[in-house]
Amino acid sequence: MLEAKNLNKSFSEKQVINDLSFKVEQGEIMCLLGANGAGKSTTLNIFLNFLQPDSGQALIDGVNVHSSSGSKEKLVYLPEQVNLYQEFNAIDNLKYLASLSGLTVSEAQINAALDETGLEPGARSQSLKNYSKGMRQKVGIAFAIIREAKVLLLDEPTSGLDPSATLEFIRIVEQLAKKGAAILMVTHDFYCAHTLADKIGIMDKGTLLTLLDNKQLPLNTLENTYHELISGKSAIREAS
Ligand SMILES: Nc1ncnc2c1ncn2[C@@H]1O[C@H](COP(=O)(O)OP(=O)(O)OP(=O)(O)O)[C@@H](O)[C@H]1O
Repeated sequence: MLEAKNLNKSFSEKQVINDLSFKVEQGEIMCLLGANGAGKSTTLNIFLNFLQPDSGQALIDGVNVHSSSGSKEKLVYLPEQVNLYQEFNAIDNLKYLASLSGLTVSEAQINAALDETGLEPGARSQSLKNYSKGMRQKVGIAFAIIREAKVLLLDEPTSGLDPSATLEFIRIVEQLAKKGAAILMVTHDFYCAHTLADKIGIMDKGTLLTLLDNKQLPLNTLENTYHELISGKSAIREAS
């Protein structure tokens, strides 16, 4: 389980995270929406231990990631651009990544993980320099599968993906949640958030303005709520 407990963070006097609290249970998907500069990536960076909060706690399974007993084991981060070794193929990249995590995996295990992502078998032996963004993401997701990620942090994973690749990505992430991962995704993509999330947080200027239960929420209500909260205006225009 992933939990932010009263997190605060400032950069030279400017408060960019303001008393942020939320929980993501195992098997649950939470999306964070918010304008540029709202503090979404900073939140992920605190969980990744790239940044230290000024106060509050970032907990994984109840353990503060910034404490001496904090561990990033079972946590997988998928950045917007999955940067792997361009000259290696998918299988060699995954073997190498697994070895960095102290795992020895067979080619059969790697292929099984890549099967789950739907990466074409013919592409797996090609170097990543020929891959599209969607294909690279499949390799990143395959790593989460190999690592048996309990917590997955995703930073704008669908930006630049075409609609079919977005839908494919959504289906793969759903499978990871069904296997019990707690998933926190930062996105600007209403469609993706609405299709995927159990709950959606809307952030502005470091503050979580609302946490919506997405299960019964129509997409236009989500869009209107977002625009009303962020800019004070409804997204739906009056017919002229
Ligand atoms: N290392 C840093 N030093 C100083 N300011 C920073 C640093 N990292 C982030 N900020 C500032 O913190 C605020 C929040 O940034 P953050 O990247 O978390 O926003 P975001 O919601 O992820 O935005 P975007 O949607 O554009 O990615 C911004 O004002 C940003 O300029």
